Amino acid sequence: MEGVGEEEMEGVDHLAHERNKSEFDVDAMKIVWAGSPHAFDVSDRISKLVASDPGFRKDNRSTLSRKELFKNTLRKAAYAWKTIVDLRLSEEEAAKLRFYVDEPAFTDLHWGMFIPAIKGQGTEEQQQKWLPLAYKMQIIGCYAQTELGHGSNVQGLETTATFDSQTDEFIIHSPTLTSSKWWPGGLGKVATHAIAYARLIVGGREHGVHGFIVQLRSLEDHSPLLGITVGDIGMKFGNGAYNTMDNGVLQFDHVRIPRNQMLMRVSQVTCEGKYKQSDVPRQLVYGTMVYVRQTIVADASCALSRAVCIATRYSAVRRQFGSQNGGPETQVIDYKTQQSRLFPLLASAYAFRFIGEWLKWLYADVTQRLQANDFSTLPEAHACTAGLKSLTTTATADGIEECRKLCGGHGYLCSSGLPELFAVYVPACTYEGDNTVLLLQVARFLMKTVSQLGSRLSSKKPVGTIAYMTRVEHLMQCRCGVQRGFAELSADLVEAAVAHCQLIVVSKFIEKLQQEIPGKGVKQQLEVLCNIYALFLLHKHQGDFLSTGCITPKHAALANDELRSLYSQVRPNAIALVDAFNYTDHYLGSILGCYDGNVYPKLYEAAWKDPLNESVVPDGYHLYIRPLLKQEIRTARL
Ligand SMILES: CCCCCCCCCCCCCCCC(=O)SCCNC(=O)CCNC(=O)[C@H](O)C(C)(C)COP(=O)(O)OP(=O)(O)OC[C@H]1O[C@@H](n2cnc3c(N)ncnc32)[C@H](O)[C@@H]1OP(=O)(O)O
Ligand SMILES: Cc1cc2nc3c(=O)[nH]c(=O)nc-3n(C[C@H](O)[C@H](O)[C@H](O)COP(=O)(O)OP(=O)(O)OC[C@H]3O[C@@H](n4cnc5c(N)ncnc54)[C@H](O)[C@@H]3O)c2cc1C
Repeated sequence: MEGVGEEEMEGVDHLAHERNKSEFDVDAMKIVWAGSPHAFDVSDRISKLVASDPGFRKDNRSTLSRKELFKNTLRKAAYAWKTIVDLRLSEEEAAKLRFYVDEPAFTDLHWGMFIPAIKGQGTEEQQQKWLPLAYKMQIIGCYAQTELGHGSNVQGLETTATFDSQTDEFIIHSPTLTSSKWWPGGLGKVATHAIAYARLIVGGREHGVHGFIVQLRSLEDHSPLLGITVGDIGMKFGNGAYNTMDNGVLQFDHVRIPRNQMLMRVSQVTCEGKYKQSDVPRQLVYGTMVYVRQTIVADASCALSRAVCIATRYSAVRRQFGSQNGGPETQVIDYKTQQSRLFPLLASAYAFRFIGEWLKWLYADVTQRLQANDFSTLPEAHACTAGLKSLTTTATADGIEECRKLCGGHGYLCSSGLPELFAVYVPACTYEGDNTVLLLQVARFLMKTVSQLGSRLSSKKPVGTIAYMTRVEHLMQCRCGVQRGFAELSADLVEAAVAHCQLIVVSKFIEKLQQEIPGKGVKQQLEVLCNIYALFLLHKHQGDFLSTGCITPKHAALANDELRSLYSQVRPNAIALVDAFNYTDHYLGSILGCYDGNVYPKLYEAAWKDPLNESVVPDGYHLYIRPLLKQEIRTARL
């Protein structure tokens, strides 16, 4: 193209000068981010496999209609499965491949909820029957719990499962319009089976909500079975986004299933019609939700790091104002306001990565204990998964939107990747538990803990978190001290719950730094990010910290000074810190975040690909615009 300056040539790394400033071993940081050398190898290999295969292209999504978009998603899911089978990928590699395909689809719920529900709540016999079918995708499952009238309140679900001892069957029925299953992903057009949650009725007595395996569609021609009415619930937020997923509506009209299709690990119904609750907490029926909540925390670090990678690279490319004697304008990443908005999000991405690792360990530990009928850590596991899911998804959704704003006007283009990332991510604040409802669970756990342990919530925290711990105790004491009910104080208690979760994130980041972390300068960089995360929150909530008396206004001012100094330490390493996420341009799906920083030519080229530019004179000109211009106003044909 004429007049293309050196700075706009393809194949040149326009961020090389930034990468040369790095003060640490980026390859070593890539392994810290991935979790291990093995995890890095799998991630690196599979992300490049997906990026190099035209079958997984995603740059055309915003131009497809809902039906074309959905059919394309089915094609990709089938293509992904064929790739997995042909290449004999392991379960770990297959999960990574679905992750890097980066398209919400029925497979998320098949692998992410339907299979874990059978593993967690099915008997050995039920697992042996259903898991092989599910692993081979000879059946496709969904998790049908939420109804039109109830989502948060699981005990309020209305679908019924009535035992018929004459035929040794359950009759699954939707007694009201509001009992229609509503939202389950994959349900609308694809799933052949569901784990359906319903109120168990045996001999006229109700026994609460239980899970049942129900076939929805014929495995011959995919038509809904007798008594099953099923469909999609319609367009959702954003254009492409989550509309690749067939969230569905489902009504049962007296559908009969064999007794052995009630998930019976937690409780059983005998053929004589006797209900037996094994001596495990009834909340184990919620186990799948706990499992998904801990994966959602890991997913938050992925989503936030994607947005931060885009905004950081673009902030280094973008120059605005500040030219001296005709020299280059200032990189916006050098403005202190840009740093004070962007670098806490960079620190949060790393913080959420490590808390996700810890939560995965906590979940594995509680699962192991459950095998031995040790329920001692179940309440803490529930509180942690619920609270951290709430904290990380709220911060990530807000962080993605902030990254869009950090990119100015171009952040609002679909080609920036940020609007789509936000639209796909933001329901995470709602699904798997509305974030406020989950924080109320944490508040309830804290109230019980305070009443059992007195004021000390826990002394098991690293020294650096004393201020954070004192803040939680103070917030709880202020609320527990007064004689008003939980409901009356719930808004305040939710704040204490957030403070408690922030304490956990800070303390686990500090604990991570106490581990052996190889690589030149890697630990130092993580220490800077940990301090940014902790001091940013202290600055943001300084009212809480000052009211506890554990810091003075002078401390608060010093903390703010230290933050500015920390931002200056991050600045030369910012590009390297986002390179450490090791995202391909395909996965990022963003011109602003492209690895080589060659943004303007790519933006310009992308614009002309929009269908609107297929003609220089727009469709509709002759009918609507020309008459205006020629003042020949006539009744436009509708
Ligand atoms: C890199 C990775 C990529 C992977 C990619 C990730 C992305 C992944 C994409 C997914 C794509 C969308 C997936 C969405 C899928 C849905 O959205 S599925 C539907 C989700 N629905 C929900 O989460 C509903 C939320 N509601 C609930 O969980 C329950 O109604 C509530 C709020 C816990 C209340 O339950 P309840 O039975 O009324 O119990 P409640 O009276 O509050 O409490 C009774 C006792 O049980 C305890 N308890 C309650 N729940 C539990 C529990 N779960 N465990 C233990 N104890 C519990 C309470 O603490 C309480 O204890 P005490 O105080 O009595 O000691
Ligand atoms: C994209 C997406 C995918 C989903 N996928 C699935 C799926 O695969 N399977 C499935 O079963 N479900 C699924 N869901 C449903 C999801 O789990 C529910 O929407 C979620 O649990 C929230 O429940 P709700 O919709 O009833 O919200 P509500 O509880 O009705 O929330 C509405 C408002 O009421 C407030 N509120 C509710 N109860 C209280 C209380 N006790 N105290 C204070 N405030 C309260 C909430 O905080 C919120 O502000 C999905 C939802 C979405 C958006």
